[in-house]
Amino acid sequence: MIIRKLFKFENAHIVRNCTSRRCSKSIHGHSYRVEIKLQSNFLDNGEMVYDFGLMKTTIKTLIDSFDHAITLWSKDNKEYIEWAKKFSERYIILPVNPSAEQFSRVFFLIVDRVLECMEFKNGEKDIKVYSVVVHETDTGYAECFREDAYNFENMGEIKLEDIVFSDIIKEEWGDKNLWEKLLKKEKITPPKEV
Ligand SMILES: Nc1nc2c(c(=O)[nH]1)N=C([C@H](O)[C@H](O)COP(=O)(O)OP(=O)(O)OP(=O)(O)O)CN2
Repeated sequence: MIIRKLFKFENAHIVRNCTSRRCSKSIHGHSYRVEIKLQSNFLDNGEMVYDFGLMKTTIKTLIDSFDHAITLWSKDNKEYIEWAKKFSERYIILPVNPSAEQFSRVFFLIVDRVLECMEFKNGEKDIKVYSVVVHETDTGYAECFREDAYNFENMGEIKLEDIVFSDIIKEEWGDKNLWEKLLKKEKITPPKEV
């Protein structure tokens, strides 16, 4: 069975080297909608794959980090990156160009790591990320499956270690060290109730 939870954020970017001129040469923003789809063949004690409320803890915190932020590609023009960091306290640096496709891969890998680290306290079993859909506009989206997320050869390697959240973003998290803990694959204990 697949369950799906929708998250929303507002974000600015430039996607270099694409054919759409407005997209590749001007900073612009989108009201992103991100669908996280989880899959399991089992149900927990509440007869759910995974409580939507639990998806609003760590997963939501990380996706919401992109809200009212600018997303930068680490290989973009250095002057532009420094300028954006200077004038926007909320920024994220990605090792890939911030297209809808790469956003969907980034979120797949992030949620995959969160589930790897998460403790399951209510009988949840064998929960996997099925896909991540990133809607950039009302008319265009990208959907990433596991084989896309880990298709480092053809789509570019995304190491979580290479994703940078600005200090101000991290300060908003309940646990400022959340990202470092995920990188070290430390266990995350969910709240007893949400
Ligand atoms: N495959 C992709 N194509 C484009 C992406 C992308 O991430 N993946 N991104 C862009 C731009 O960011 C652009 O802002 C969105 O382009 P577009 O869909 O053309 O946006 P519109 O709002 O103009 O769409 P309408 O359907 O005309 O309203 C470009 N392409």
